[in-house]
Amino acid sequence: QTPPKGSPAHVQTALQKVDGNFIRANAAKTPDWPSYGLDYAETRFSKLDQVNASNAKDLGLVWSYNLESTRGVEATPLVVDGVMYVTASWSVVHAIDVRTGQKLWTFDPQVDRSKGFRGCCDVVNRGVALYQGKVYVAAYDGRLIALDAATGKTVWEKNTIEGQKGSYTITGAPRIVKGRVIIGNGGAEYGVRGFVSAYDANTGERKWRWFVVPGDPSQPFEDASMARAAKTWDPSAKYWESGGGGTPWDSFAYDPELNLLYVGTGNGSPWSHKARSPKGGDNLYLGSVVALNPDTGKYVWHYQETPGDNWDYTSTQSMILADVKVDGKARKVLLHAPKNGFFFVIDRTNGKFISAKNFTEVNWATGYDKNGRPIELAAARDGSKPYDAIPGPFGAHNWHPMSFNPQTGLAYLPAQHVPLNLMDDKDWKFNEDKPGRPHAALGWNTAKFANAEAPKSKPFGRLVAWDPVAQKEAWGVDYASPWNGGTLTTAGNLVFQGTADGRLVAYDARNGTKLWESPTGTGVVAAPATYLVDGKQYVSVAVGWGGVYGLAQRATEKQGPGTVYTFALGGTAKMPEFVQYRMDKLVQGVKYDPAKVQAGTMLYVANCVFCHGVPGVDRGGNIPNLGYMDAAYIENLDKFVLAGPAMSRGMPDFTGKLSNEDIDSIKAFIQGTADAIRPK
Ligand SMILES: O=C(O)c1cc(C(=O)O)c2c(n1)C(=O)C(=O)c1cc(C(=O)O)[nH]c1-2
Ligand SMILES: [Ca+2]
Repeated sequence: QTPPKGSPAHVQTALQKVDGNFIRANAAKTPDWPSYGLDYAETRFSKLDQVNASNAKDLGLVWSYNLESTRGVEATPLVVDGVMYVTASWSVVHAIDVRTGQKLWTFDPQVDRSKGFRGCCDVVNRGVALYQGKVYVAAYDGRLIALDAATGKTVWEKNTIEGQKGSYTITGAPRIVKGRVIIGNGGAEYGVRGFVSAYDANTGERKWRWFVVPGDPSQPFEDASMARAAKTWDPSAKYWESGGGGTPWDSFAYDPELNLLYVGTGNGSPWSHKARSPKGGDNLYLGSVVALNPDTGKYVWHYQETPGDNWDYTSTQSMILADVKVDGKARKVLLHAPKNGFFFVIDRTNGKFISAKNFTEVNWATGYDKNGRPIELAAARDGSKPYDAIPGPFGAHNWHPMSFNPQTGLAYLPAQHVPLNLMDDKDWKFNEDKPGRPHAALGWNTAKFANAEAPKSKPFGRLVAWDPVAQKEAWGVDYASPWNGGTLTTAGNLVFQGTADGRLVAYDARNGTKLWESPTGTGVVAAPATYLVDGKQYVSVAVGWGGVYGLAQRATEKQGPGTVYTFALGGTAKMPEFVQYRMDKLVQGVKYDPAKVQAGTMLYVANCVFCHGVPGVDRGGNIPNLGYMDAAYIENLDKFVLAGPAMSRGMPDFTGKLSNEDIDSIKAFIQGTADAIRPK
């Protein structure tokens, strides 16, 4: 007797099978999508071809599912035998029956909503991992939680940041390698020491932890890799007090034959190299790809893409393991397009540099020498004057997943241009909250000023189809907005990508011809997934505008809720009604003292700007712009800022941080800016 599909007994049987062998076997034909990047190589290349370049035009909606969230949705849905697991903002897990589009269960880890500010970049989550009947979610507040796949009930829970000091979070999807749950933490904008940990999937027991940067050199180093790294840091500024950074907050890949786990590491903490390590140095292992032994967590090799990071150039972007021919020789390589704007091909057996070429405009280096060191432009590191960092901290490519299609030999990545003007803050002191310092009141420690001068160029996005062997673009598609979704590519010669302007598009993987598109209501940042259920191919994407760029900016006039859309050939379901974005007129009539505008500007930078944007200039993302609010809100700003009603939606409590006089100054800045830009 087989249990009915979607029943707890069916889910239990279907999910019990998922383990390392299952993930490896699935890679041959990819009927299911059992791991974040589809397979251990993180290719996001599906071998399914029922949906292909000749029939993609017949795709239609099968169902949509309301994730009941209003913030960013970054998850790739995992699907095994018609059971989907996907996460929404605040790390809420949804189990959905693909056959009906109905909810099986949800799990809310109850992250304290008033602590949203403890992560830099929206209260997002990139998805779950599956193993032997369990679902693993890493919650925003640092807890790693194992759930029963059939019921959503907690099996075990571990606090991954227990005993560590600083503002740590988790946004990434766990991966399961050899029965261990691998997870990294974020927090390098605040001042933390990055690390990656492995937990026994069955018991939750911690098996190993590898730190990305060294700790206090007067204490014993954890291992030889830390002793070696410490030689590349200048201890005079006590980097261990502000943590040093390097947080591996997103990407991993695993090569079972080589028995290597690849980790993409993050930026320096603080961002300014001079503040962190005044005499210079490469500051290992920031901005690197590091190979670890997955059994022990021991360092094997590294390749550093951004030595002495000075621009928030993380190397946490998706890494893809591919086998390609370079100069006629078959090579096992790792493909990587980190924030710094260069596309890297490295030998994944030993970490040796093969080649790098910029995939978009960059102004910090002209290229890489044959040893794999960047040839830098001095102005980029100078820091004494306002300087447009290109790429800026938003990255030439951020976490939005890349895919690689071995049939076309092309990698597909959402590239972008988002300039930010940076200058060193020479007086920076760790955790000193001073007006004018970017988000200093919320715990940020960048030792940089942002946009002291307005950037000279405008942001844009571009889907880039990159030939990693020739190191050049094969084709590309321009978008008016940056922050477009991750990609999926298939044996049907397709590339699927969601866009910031609210569409899911299918392109011909060979030449970029647009074959099909569907509206998605709001902007898409996550990557789609494809899979078979009862022999039929589906394409699903989780939609919810957000992530760091999406907090204060947007490219649609439509708004949430977070929604999963599932498409198939011949689908005829109706799209849900899209909600008009709510934005009032430019604020008018709030009484203020013009003498307070300057003080208000500095307070706004230290408390408000990265979430709410510049009043009246930006237009709001998943958080409203204060220049486009009804005057009553701004007049009563204290009621919102001091333990206000929006705390249940992620607004911090500024009690004790902002006085009533400070709030008056912020009001003056908001109304003053609105008045200054109002068309005469
Ligand atoms: O340094 C870090 O620890 C850290 C963490 C995260 C994160 O966990 O989301 C981001 C970043 N940095 C970051 O630099 C960044 O651009 C970024 C974008 C996003 C996002 O989800 O949209 N997260 C993060
Ligand atoms: Ca960062």
